[in-house]
Amino acid sequence: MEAWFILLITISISVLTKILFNLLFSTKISSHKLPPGPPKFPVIGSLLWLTTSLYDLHLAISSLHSKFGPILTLHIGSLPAVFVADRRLAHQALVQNGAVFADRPPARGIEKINTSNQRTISSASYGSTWRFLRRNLASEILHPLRVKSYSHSRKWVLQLLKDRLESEFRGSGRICVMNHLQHAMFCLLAVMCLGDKVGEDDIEKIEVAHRRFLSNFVGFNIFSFCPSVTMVVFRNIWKKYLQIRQDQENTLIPLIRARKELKEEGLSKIKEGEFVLCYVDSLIDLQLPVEKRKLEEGEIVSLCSEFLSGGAETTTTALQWIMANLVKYPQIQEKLFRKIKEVVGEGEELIKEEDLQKMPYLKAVILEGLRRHPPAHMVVPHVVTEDTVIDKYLVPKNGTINFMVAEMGRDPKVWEDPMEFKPERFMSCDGEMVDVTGVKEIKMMPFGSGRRICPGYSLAMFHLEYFVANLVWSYEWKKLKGDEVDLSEQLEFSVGMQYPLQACISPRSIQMSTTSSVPDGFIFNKLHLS
Ligand code: HEM
Repeated sequence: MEAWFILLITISISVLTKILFNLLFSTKISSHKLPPGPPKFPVIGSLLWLTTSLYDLHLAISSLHSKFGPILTLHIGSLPAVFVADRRLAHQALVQNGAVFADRPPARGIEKINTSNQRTISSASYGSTWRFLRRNLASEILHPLRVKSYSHSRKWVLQLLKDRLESEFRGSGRICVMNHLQHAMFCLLAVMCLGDKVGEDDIEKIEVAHRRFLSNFVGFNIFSFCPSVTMVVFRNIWKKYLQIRQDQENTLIPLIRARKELKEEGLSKIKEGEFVLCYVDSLIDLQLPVEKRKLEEGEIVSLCSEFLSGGAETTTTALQWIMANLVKYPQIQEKLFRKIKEVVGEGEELIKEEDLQKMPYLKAVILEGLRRHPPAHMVVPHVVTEDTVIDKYLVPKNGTINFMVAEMGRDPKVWEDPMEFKPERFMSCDGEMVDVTGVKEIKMMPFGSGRRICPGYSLAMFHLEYFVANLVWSYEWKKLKGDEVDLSEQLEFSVGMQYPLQACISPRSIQMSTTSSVPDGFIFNKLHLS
């Protein structure tokens, strides 16, 4: 037979197969319905959802899941929003069908300004700009060798934290733990972002502007709906937002320029080996691949703001939850201290960073904290790039889909006594199999999973291990007399403690120098070191 004839037959068969497949496939998809959900009331429904606080929205969706099952639809805005509470469906979508589920919704209202028109990693559409910005963060800043180069900053921040804890405790006999954790973590991320030449005064200014934005974050949600109308109706809130953004720019831009100058002129003045690259340095010379231009200052501000909130806020929230559980359950704290002591030499004031990986119980405590109290109860909304079917339901092209992180970590079918704080569950053979990235299977997903998984997850785990280990190594943590640690939740930027942790500390070795000003009724004991 002639070669051209065989070729023609082969092409015809493959074209026909493709047409038949498409026909079958599209019939299959169009015959599927949206996941079930409450009735649709277009405008009023959307407004009701958008004016509900985000935490109440989480609670409402959780209770709707018990009525409609693990996948449901809400009509918020013009397109349906699907919510998934089942870990297997999450794996099917995010890992097995990763590319289809990796897009983000178009930015609206304040999101447009906040993200410089979707030029931040978390907001960018799935495509070359996203890939480029994400790769820059991962390879320039989150790479293990770079993370190691910030070791002296971590030491500085740990000392700052200990000084502040001790000073408050001496003054009032109690510590509002969260304020200090927040400041310490913010300082550390600010140094990683803006360089180690940035002073504490500048950090405080950035922190004030940043915290004003975060504390109004939930209220600004209203501008996601019909921004052109809501911006006029709620113009005072809109003006407040613009002022906050302006303050952020006013504090960050001079520091970005200073870094630019240092790079252009001052590098030669710095002794070799003393220069530590920061996130801003990596952004200054970056050329956007599609637009073929450098980033504007406003875009760098947005990326810094994402880095500071993504990196500091969530980690601090997780840190507070873990410390709260260690105060509430002294036997777990005691066991953790004993396990640390098996690795760290007696009399060592600080735990060596390389020793952290020799402490499996520490890791179990951190994982249990993230399972039981994930700082994000849902991920950032994803958008589906084509009509897709999961669990026999249609997820339509351009519809948003979200995943119920907290419900998966507390699913009684997967976790025994899910509301208990039991780090031991991660020490069993089974527990060691838990992979926080969910590549093989999802059991918990505090950092999301698939292509949009949090790029900072190993940095976050490392920071949590570093601070928890050192705080427990330095002090015995106790609840206030007559007080109970209340684990109720509250949503701001992340889901934190409604009643922030208050505690007493007692040094485990001679680290608090003066004992004369110790509050009455509290014994400074040198614990466990004999
Ligand atoms: C305990 C700490 C942290 C938690 C619980 C956390 C959690 C998350 C979650 C749930 C997402 C959304 C994933 C999705 O949409 O599917 C996310 C995204 C992200 N996180 Fe984190 N995160 C933490 C720390 C960090 C740190 C330390 C950084 C950077 C320094 C960071 C940077 C980001 C960025 C840039 C994204 C957007 C990723 C993308 O859209 O491609 N996060 N994080």
